Order: sequence, then structure tokens, then C-alpha cells
Amino acid sequence: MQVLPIYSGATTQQILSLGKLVVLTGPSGVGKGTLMQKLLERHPELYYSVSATTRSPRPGEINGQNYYFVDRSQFEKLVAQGEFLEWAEFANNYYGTPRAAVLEKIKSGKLVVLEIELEGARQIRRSYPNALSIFILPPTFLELENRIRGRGQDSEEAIARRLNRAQAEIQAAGEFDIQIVNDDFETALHQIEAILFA
Ligand SMILES: Nc1ncnc2c1ncn2[C@@H]1O[C@H](COP(=O)(O)OP(=O)(O)OP(=O)(O)O)[C@@H](O)[C@H]1O
Ligand SMILES: Nc1nc2c(ncn2[C@@H]2O[C@H](COP(=O)(O)O)[C@@H](O)[C@H]2O)c(=O)[nH]1
Repeated sequence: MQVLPIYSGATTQQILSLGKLVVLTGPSGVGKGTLMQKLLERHPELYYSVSATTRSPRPGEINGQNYYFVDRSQFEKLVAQGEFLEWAEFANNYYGTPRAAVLEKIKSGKLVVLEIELEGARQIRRSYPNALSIFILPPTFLELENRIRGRGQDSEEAIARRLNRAQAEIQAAGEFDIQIVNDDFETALHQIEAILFA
């Protein structure tokens, strides 16, 4: 792709300050992915950043569509090369946002949405204060547990790790620009749409 002269030599910080970057975060199982999927269906003009992860694919997940599935040494090499806008270890696996794709989309004027966990969201907030951050909360902790279990995708050990971490993640909700409770799905979706397209 051709790089516009205005951007040649621009830093990540400068490029991100020109466009709109939105971070959707919240504990595992709260419904971030489901909300994101619906947002993309309804607003195909949004750009969803596909992350890299060392987690194994779940049934039905497609490499390059849900995630770029890589092994730990590949991931660590990408970190060393500065290929990630942010990255974190979550529930024994690495997750990271590929920098180049996000910057390209921002340059082309797209609204870019990252769906990431707490530590990565904090990194984005620190490094790119212009980004808009939305924290999704569950109506109750019990409902969060029911959703993770109901999804039927994680081992008992992985569920325990995710729930354990969720307690601390929920405490951090106030660090972010906006908090939305995903109780009734349609209501939460409309609240996000109202923020993104205000
Ligand atoms: N408002 C809602 N009411 C009831 N169930 C919901 C609601 N929103 C999402 N769910 C369900 O909760 C489960 C977890 O949702 P989802 O996988 O989107 O969570 P997540 O936050 O993306 O999790 P992770 O961070 O682990 O990827 C799914 O089965 C989804 O259908
Ligand atoms: N910091 C980052 N977190 C990410 C990224 N991509 C996804 N995630 C988050 O990881 C957890 C677990 O995801 P799962 O698919 O294994 O259930 C979840 O909170 C995702 O939002 C990323 O690039 N960076």
C-alpha cells in the first residue's frame, strides 16, 4: 500500500492522534466478543484488529480471522521486533495487537476497535491517551461465571484462571472512559453504538 507523504516519518503516537482508536475491554466472558461481532455485522465500516495469540484455536476458530495463532517463540520474536501496539500475558497465553495493520487502517480514516484484556487496555491508555476506552461489566459475578461456563469452550482450569482474574479486572473498571453493563444484550449494543457514532 502507498504511504501518504503526510505520514512518512510519523510516529505511532502521531498517527493515532489523527484517527479514532477505540478499546473494548472487560473480564473474560462478559460478552466483548459477541458485542464486537454484532457491531461488525451492523457497521462493516469499522475495522476490528485481529490479534496474535499463543492460545490454541477453539473449535471453529480460523487463523487470520479470529486470531493469528503463533507459538511462544514466534510471539516473543514479534515482541522483540516491536511488532505489537500492545501485548500481555493472559491465563497462561500471550495476546498482542499487530501494530502495522492498526496504523494502516487509522491512516485510511477507519474507526479501529481493539477487543483486549485489562493489561493491554492499560498500555493503550498510557501510550495513546487519545484512544477512547470502554469497559464492559457483567450484571453480577455469578452471571459472568454462567456465561463463561455456558460458552463451553474452556477447560475447568482455564475457567478458574479467568474467573480469578476477573475479580481484579472488574475493580479496574473506573480507570476507563466509559463503563457499560452488558445485562440486556441489545441495550448494551445500543449504548456502544451511541458512543461510537455520536
Ligand atoms: N447480554 C448477554 N446476556 C446473556 N449472555 C450473553 C450476553 N452477552 C454475551 N453473552 C454470552 O456470554 C458468553 C461469553 O461471551 P463472549 O465470548 O462474547 O465473551 P468475551 O468477553 O469475549 O470473553 P473472552 O474475553 O474470554 O473472549 C457467550 O456465550 C455469549 O453468547
Ligand atoms: N492485551 C490483549 N488482549 C487480547 C488481545 N486479543 C484478545 N485479547 C483478550 O484476551 C482475553 C482472552 O481471549 P480468548 O479469546 O482466549 O477468550 C480476552 O479478554 C480478549 O479480549 C490482544 O491483542 N491484546
